[in-house]
Amino acid sequence: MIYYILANPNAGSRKGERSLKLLLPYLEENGLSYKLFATERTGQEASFIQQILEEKKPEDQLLILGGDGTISLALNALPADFSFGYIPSGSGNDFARSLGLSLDPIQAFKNIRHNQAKNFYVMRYKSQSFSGYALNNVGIGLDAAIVKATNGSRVKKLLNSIKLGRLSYLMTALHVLFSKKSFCISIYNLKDTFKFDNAFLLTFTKHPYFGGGVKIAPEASNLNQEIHLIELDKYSMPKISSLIPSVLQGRHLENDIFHHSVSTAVSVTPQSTQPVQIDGETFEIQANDTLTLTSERRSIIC
Ligand SMILES: Nc1ncnc2c1ncn2[C@@H]1O[C@H](COP(=O)(O)OP(=O)(O)OP(=O)(O)O)[C@@H](O)[C@H]1O
Repeated sequence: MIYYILANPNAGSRKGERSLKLLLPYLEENGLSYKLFATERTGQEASFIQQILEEKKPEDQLLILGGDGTISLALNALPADFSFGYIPSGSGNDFARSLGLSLDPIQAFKNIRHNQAKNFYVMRYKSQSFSGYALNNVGIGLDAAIVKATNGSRVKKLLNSIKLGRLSYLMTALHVLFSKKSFCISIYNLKDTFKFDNAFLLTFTKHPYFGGGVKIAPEASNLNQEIHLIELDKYSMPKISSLIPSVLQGRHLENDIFHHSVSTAVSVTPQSTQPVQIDGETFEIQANDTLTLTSERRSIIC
């Protein structure tokens, strides 16, 4: 039996590399065979997965090592009925947190080695211009604008190189918070149709966590099919700032200012072109296009 390892050494400000430096000697000391596929740049995940699927025998196992971006890219390249192990090594690790996975690479591996596959649910998303699977969140509006601005920022690259990636995120978030305009969007789920005329933050999530541990939807779970929608209209900056402590404490949904609804299938149609973030990658939805989200079952060994 061979462990095929798809790893992003760069994940989590090179936490991926540090995890590999612990895991590979552990596998060798325990006489376990492995084959490493380490990405050297973004975009290699799908072709490595293809190569692994062609090479591996039925008894071999796939281990994915990296952050939320790596696991999301790998999942999109895997057949739906394929079980894999995951060794979290990112900076945010929201998906790992949602399933209570160990952040210690050796412990995470021991759990994979000794446990069975268990089902979890992801979101399948589809619009006219993009489609795929999301493990964590799909955001239209504020969070998407922040991710888009941070990913494109030269300051981010500089701050990441000196391990201050979170500072770059915070600086960009503040700038976007002040400059992002509200938008108009219609929502259709299995029970209702409704419209927000002044939407600011609009996020669908498959589990509680968002942005590296913020409990945006405390009751969400990827062990069921429900997709949670959290929406906040645009208010004055002092009012929005006053909501931040309750968001950080996961108590914000006690306040009716937040819309919260749950469905297993939902569609949204914005009236203007908007940025969309899906597990931290950015897309753009055109005005009057419809983005549809449904739940789909996957399985993970953990
Ligand atoms: N060797 C590499 N160098 C730079 N980027 C890489 C490399 N390999 C993969 N990538 C890209 O890095 C991006 C981020 O990876 P990932 O999300 O796993 O780490 P992270 O952002 O540190 O973690 P998290 O999302 O949990 O905060 C992905 O888009 C991936 O394609």
